[in-house]
Amino acid sequence: MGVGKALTQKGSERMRQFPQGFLWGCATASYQIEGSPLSDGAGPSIWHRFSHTPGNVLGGDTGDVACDHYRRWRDDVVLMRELGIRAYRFSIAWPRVLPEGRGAVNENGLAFYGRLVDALLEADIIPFVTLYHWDLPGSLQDLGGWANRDVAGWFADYADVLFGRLGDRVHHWITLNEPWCVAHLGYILGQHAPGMRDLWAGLRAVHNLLLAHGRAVLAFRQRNMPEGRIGITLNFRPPHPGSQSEQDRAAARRAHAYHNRLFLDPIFTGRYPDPIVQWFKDSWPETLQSDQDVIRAPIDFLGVNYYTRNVVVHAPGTGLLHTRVIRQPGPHTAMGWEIYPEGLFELLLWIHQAYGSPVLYITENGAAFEDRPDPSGTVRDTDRLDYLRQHFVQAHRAIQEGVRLQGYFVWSLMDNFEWAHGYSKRFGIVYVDFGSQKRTIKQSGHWYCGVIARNGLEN
Ligand SMILES: CO[C@H](O)c1c[n+]2c([nH]1)[C@H](O)[C@@H](O)[C@H](O)[C@H]2CO
Repeated sequence: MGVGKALTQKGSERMRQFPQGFLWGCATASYQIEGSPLSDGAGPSIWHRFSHTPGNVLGGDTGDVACDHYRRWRDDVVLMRELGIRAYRFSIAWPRVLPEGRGAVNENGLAFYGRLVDALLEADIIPFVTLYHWDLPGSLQDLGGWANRDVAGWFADYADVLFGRLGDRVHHWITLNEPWCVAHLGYILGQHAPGMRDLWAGLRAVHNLLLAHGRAVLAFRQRNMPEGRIGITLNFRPPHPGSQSEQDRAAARRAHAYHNRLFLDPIFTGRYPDPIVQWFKDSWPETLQSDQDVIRAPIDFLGVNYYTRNVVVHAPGTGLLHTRVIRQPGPHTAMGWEIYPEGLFELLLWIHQAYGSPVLYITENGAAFEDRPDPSGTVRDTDRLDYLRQHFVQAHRAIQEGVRLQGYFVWSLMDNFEWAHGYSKRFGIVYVDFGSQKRTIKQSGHWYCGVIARNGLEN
């Protein structure tokens, strides 16, 4: 599509028009919004255990209540309809469906998600289901969790239960959310559940996560659901060298290979990035060629999570990769992440050009800011509105360059449990008063509603 067609002149405004049928949505995750983690037969997840272990989460916060979505889901679907979103990305809690992670199905858990899907379809909202957004059943972690190669079969069996029970109504499936975070934060750094600090386990988790993804894709194909589409969501942080010195450029290449290519390359090329295999040397797991064939089972789309970039310098002996991130001047979010919208365009173009022009969805993009209602109860989060507008402009640029971007999910629908930060960081376009559970659409949410209605951006 030529630029001319996308920048339509409408009255005095210049519009950045998105393609017809572009899926504007919002995203959430089970442990972050649902609450009631053990209700109706659900088993404990590793995040239930991790958040209940003192010292792991700021302020001792847990997901015991969160946004109480497990009980308020009907009202939350009404809220989504008020926002006018066309699609909703949410995750299913594995321990609600299989309390032990494998074996007996908990019909109450399945029924909750079936009711939610039916309500979304009734509201003309397309469900995008993430099969795994970090809440592994605790009983599987007792067997080694993602560091145990058997997890690939356990995950594929869990996924197949859902394909069978919801596949008639859910046609967009995401196997894993950010396997990089699962392995790096959960098994190597210990900042996330299960809180391990074990490079050997973490690198095996990398491989087993990919194997689990591939096994689930193959199980999905076996189901032969022609309307169905399946993909994976990966997180990306485009790294820029802090200087043009060869050392800093090499540091940026290492960060790029570890942060952005570690999962992308095996899925799209069947090979791990050589710099990473060499960097980790004998800590790197033995991998079978037959594994690579499973891992690279073709997917229908790639989910891209983008928030910011990293400016990286060589730092001997520092961290896993002997690199350090240099804070940049200019605006940052409440997470301390630089606001760098151009990075989204750079990222989308790189994936498009380097990995065969896959269908893409931005499955997460958003920002945390210190939101609070004014005396009238209005939440004027102009900084978030501006963050989103700037990033939508970059997404539009990418589409103009031919990137097959087909949807955009803002993180997040509502303020929620931000992992080790607890409830201290608000990403929602809807404000949640966690005391009363009152939801208030923020200024950014009202603005987003207009973007969706116009399917475009006014200048
Ligand atoms: C570190 O940036 C990652 O791409 C990333 C950011 N985020 C995520 N991944 C997770 O998928 C969400 O559950 C978080 O709530 C969200 C906000 O922190």
